[in-house]
Amino acid sequence: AVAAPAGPVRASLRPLVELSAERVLVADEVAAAKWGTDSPIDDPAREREVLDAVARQAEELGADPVATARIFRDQIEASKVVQRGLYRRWAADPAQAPTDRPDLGRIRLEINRINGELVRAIADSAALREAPSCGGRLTAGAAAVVHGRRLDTLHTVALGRSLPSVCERAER
Ligand SMILES: C=C(O[C@@H]1C=C(C(=O)O)C=C[C@H]1O)C(=O)O
Repeated sequence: AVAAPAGPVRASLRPLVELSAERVLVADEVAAAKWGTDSPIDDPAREREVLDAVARQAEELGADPVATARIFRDQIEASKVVQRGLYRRWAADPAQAPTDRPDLGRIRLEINRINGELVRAIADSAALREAPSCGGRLTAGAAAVVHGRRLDTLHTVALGRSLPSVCERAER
C-alpha cells in the first residue's frame, strides 16, 4: 500500500477561506457601528495597527510576515467593499438601515480574534500557497464556503476580493 501523502497535499485552504468569510460577515457590524457617526469606513490608523499586529504575529509563528501582510491588505479591502455596499443600500433605502449601533471597539476585539486565527491559517498553509494547485484549491474552497454559508452577492464579491494574494509567490 502507498502511504497517504503528507504536507501540502493533506493541508487545506479551507480554514483560511472560512476565516475570510467570517471577516467579511463581521463587516456588517462594522458598517452598522459607523453608520450615522463620524467614524469613516477608511481608517488608515486602524489598518496600520492591524497590519503591524499580523506581521508581528506571523514572525512569532516563524511564518512570512510580508506574505501575511499582503494577504491582510486584501482582507481589509474586502471589509470596505462590504461596508461601502451596505452604505449604498442604506442610503438608497433608509428603511433597511440599522436601528441600533453596535460598539466599534467591541467589534474590533472580535476582528482581532479572527485576525489571529487567520495568521495561523496563513502560516499553516505556507506550502499549499506555493503549490501549483493553489489557485484551483482556492477557487473550489471559496465556492464551497459561498454555498455553505449561503453568502449573498455582496459578501460573495467581498470574499473574492479578500483572496487574490493567497496564491501569490513570494518573489512577486
Ligand atoms: C473594519 C474596519 O474598517 C476598515 C477595515 C479594516 C479592517 O478590515 O481591518 C480596518 C480599518 C478600516 O479601514 C474598521 O474600521 O475596524
